[in-house]
Parts: sequence; C-alpha cells; structure tokens
Amino acid sequence: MSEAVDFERTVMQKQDAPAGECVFVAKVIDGPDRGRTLTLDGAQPSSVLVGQSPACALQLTDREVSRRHIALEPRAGRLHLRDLGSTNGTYLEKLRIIEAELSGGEVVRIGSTCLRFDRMPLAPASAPPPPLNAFGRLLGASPEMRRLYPLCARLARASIAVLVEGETGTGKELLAESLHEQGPRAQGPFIVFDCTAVPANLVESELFGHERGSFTGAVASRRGVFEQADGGTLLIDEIGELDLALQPKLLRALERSEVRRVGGDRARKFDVRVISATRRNLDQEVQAGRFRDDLFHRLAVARIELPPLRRRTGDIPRLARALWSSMGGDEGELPEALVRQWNDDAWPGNVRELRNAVVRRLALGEVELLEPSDAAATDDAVDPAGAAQGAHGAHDAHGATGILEHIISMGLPFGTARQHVLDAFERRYVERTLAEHGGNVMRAAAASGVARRHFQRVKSRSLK
Ligand SMILES: Nc1ncnc2c1ncn2[C@@H]1O[C@H](COP(=O)(O)OP(=O)(O)OP(=O)(O)O)[C@@H](O)[C@H]1O
Repeated sequence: MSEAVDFERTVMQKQDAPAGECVFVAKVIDGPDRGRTLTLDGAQPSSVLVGQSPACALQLTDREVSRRHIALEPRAGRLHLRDLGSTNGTYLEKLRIIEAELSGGEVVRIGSTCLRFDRMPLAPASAPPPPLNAFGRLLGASPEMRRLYPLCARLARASIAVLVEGETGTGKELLAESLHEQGPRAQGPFIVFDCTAVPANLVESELFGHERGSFTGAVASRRGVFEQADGGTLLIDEIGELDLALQPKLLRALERSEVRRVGGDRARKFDVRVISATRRNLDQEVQAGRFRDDLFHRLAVARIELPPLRRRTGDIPRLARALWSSMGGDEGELPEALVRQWNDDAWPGNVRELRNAVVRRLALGEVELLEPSDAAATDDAVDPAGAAQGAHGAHDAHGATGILEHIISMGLPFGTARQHVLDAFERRYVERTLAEHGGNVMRAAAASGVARRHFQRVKSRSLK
C-alpha cells in the first residue's frame, strides 16, 4: 500500500447519484468470505457494522479486518460509510478513507476483503413510513424520525436492553422516558443515573448502593439506582464514561439481575429494564479498548441512533412551533422570519438548543427583535470576538450586549445604570426560568438554586 494516499479525515462523495428510496447491497467479491452479502434498506435503527465481532451485521473471518471495522448507514439515497478506527484502514480505490458517501457501484477494501456496494431501487411493496408525528413525547415528523417510531413502539413493549445513541440534546433521555411510559413498566419508577454526574469514587455506591459505615461519609445505608428502579426502568446516561474498572461489576450485575451493596454481603435481586445512552461513538470506544465488548453486547441488544436535528428534514419549524405552543406561546406570534432563520441554523446543541431559543424568545421577545445588522454593529464595537462566533453564538451575544449598550447609552450615573442592569437581569432571569418550568415557582426556585421564598421575593420585585 505504499502508493496509497492517506487523508486525516476524508469525506468522499459522488455528485451524480440521484436521491430517492433505495436499498444498498454490500457483497464480498474478494477475500475469505467471498459471496456473502448484506442488504441495507434504511429500516435499521442505526448504523450497521462490518467486522470480525459477533456484533457486526456482516461478520467477516478475515484476520486483517478489525473487530468493528466500518459502520454503514443509508441516508437520503446514499450509503454513509465510516471507518471505526480500524487497524488496517479502509480503501476506496487507492485512497484511504475515514468517511465516504457511497452512491452505488463502488468497491471498498478492508483488510484482504473487497466489498462491492450496489444501489437498487426500493421494491414498490415497501410501504412508506407510517404517518406518525411523535413517539410518546418525542416529537418529529421528518422521515428520519418517522422511520424510528415503529421500532420504538416494538421496543417499548419488550423488556430488552436498549442503547440510545446521538449527539447532545437529540432527545436520548426523552426517548428513554417515552419507551418507559409506553411500555408495561409505565407504572414503575423511571430512574436516571448519569455516569458523569457523580465523582468517580462514588459511582459504584450510587449504582449498587452501600451499607452504613462502608466508607467515610456513609453514615446510613443507601439503596443504589438498581434497587430504586426495581419494577421499572433505569436509564444509565453517558454510559461511555463509565470507568473501565467498574464495567465488569456492572456486567455481573446485569447478568445475574442482582446487586451487592458496597460493604454488604447480601445479593439483592432486581427486576429492572436497562436503557443506556451515549453521546460517544461506543463502537470506537470498544475498538480502542476503553469499553468492554461483552458489556457492550449486554447493553446494546437493540440500538437506536437519534439523528442530529440538522438531519431531520422539515423538523426545525415543526418543533419550534410545537415547543412554542407547549410553553404557552400564542399561535401566530412566532415570527415566520425567525422560524426561517432557525431553519437555516446548524443547531450543534440540537433540540435542547432550539428549545432554549424558543424559551428565550418567549421570555425576552423584544430584545431579540433587535435587527441583526444593528446588533452586529453594536457588538463589533464592544466585543470584536463576537463577530467571529458562529451565527448562533453571535445571535445570543447580541441580546445581552444590546441591553447593556442601551442602558449605558442612557447617560445615567454609574450606580443608577448598574441598578438598571441588575433589574433587567433579574426580570429576564425570573421570566425565563419560570417559562422553562411552566410557571411553577417551586421548580423554578429549585432550578435556580435558591429558596422558594427568595425566588418569590425576586419575582414580586422584578415582575411587578
Ligand atoms: N424530539 C423532541 N421533541 C420534543 N422535545 C425534545 C425532543 N428532543 C429533545 N427534546 C427536548 O430537548 C431537551 C434535551 O433532550 P434530552 O435531555 O432528552 O437530550 P439528550 O440527548 O439526552 O441530551 P444529553 O446528551 O446532553 O444528555 C429536553 O428538554 C427535551 O424535552
């Protein structure tokens, strides 16, 4: 392979392929598994794998192929191919590739195996996705979301372990909760454990519980999240962050359906459905030896990958309007121009970021009405760095800077100007937090980290 050209990160894409409903067939045309095929019809819940591991949809015996070598995912008439950090690389003709958009007819080499990818029109018998606009509280009518719903419905009824994958803010927790709510365990508890939310030395006792005196600070016995979730569902969030040393203990607990509290000697049985979620690419984590293959199999009996918001065709305006109404906004008061602007934004924080934008708009309406050109002029003068931000970050900065500029330009004495800024901040903070918590003062106070009475006082003062 001396003549191969290596790229740091390469996205190959043929320009001439027509989009549309189709299936892709991957066929091994050379190598020890010659003749084997894999059909990808887009009905898969997430990307499918090719490699030596039993987790792979196309399992190869080729020793030069990594356990998880490539991932394949049909996307809008093309096949997205991703190398999963393989040892020997993935080659399209002589180019070593990291990612590629295939449109059919390509031959890809992994190890000593050659795969040919053919694209075929979808048989007419294949029905279009059913016209569902949501699964539980997870909204979205894009084809990318709709194709997940039938699987979600089936998984809700089952009790098998599910791994939910997706970027931050794509709704992994909401999906897990919806799976719980739509299934037979709905009456049981839904417990969320976030592997990043507690210090590393406490993760074990949070998961499995502890007995009194088992470590400094263990003043009382405590049930772990498995015991708490008994009869219901446990969401283990950010599973990719779980310390390698703890992974065998979790595996054992799942295999035996029992936990032993830290410092305890009695095994306690549990009846829990486990859903795990991750922002990381767990295939790559397994490949890199940071996540155990056996635990992965236990957790990922089924996999669902939530697409990023930017890939959900038509969902941004729909979600914006639905979120606006659900938070008490009057229909028709969300300006079309703003919805169009949002539709063009990238939303790296996905639905969470869009939701926050809607909340902000509801609470701060008139501030965000600043014309972008006026705001940009002000912003550049005050904060040159602001101009370098992405469209979204810049937009965020304009609101705050706009208020400050406005107050400063009033020519008030320092003390009075500062008081105005504080008043404006308090008013907007209270409005926004209340809007985020459906007007419930108790929950808004808890989210703000202050006592309810204090929050109520600030609210009375600032919203009078
Ligand atoms: N499809 C959706 N419909 C309605 N609301 C959604 C949807 N997806 C996400 N949300 C909302 O966006 C916010 C973020 O969702 P969630 O916490 O489930 O994302 P996540 O993928 O678990 O994020 P993270 O990886 O950062 O933990 C929540 O307020 C959730 O209710």
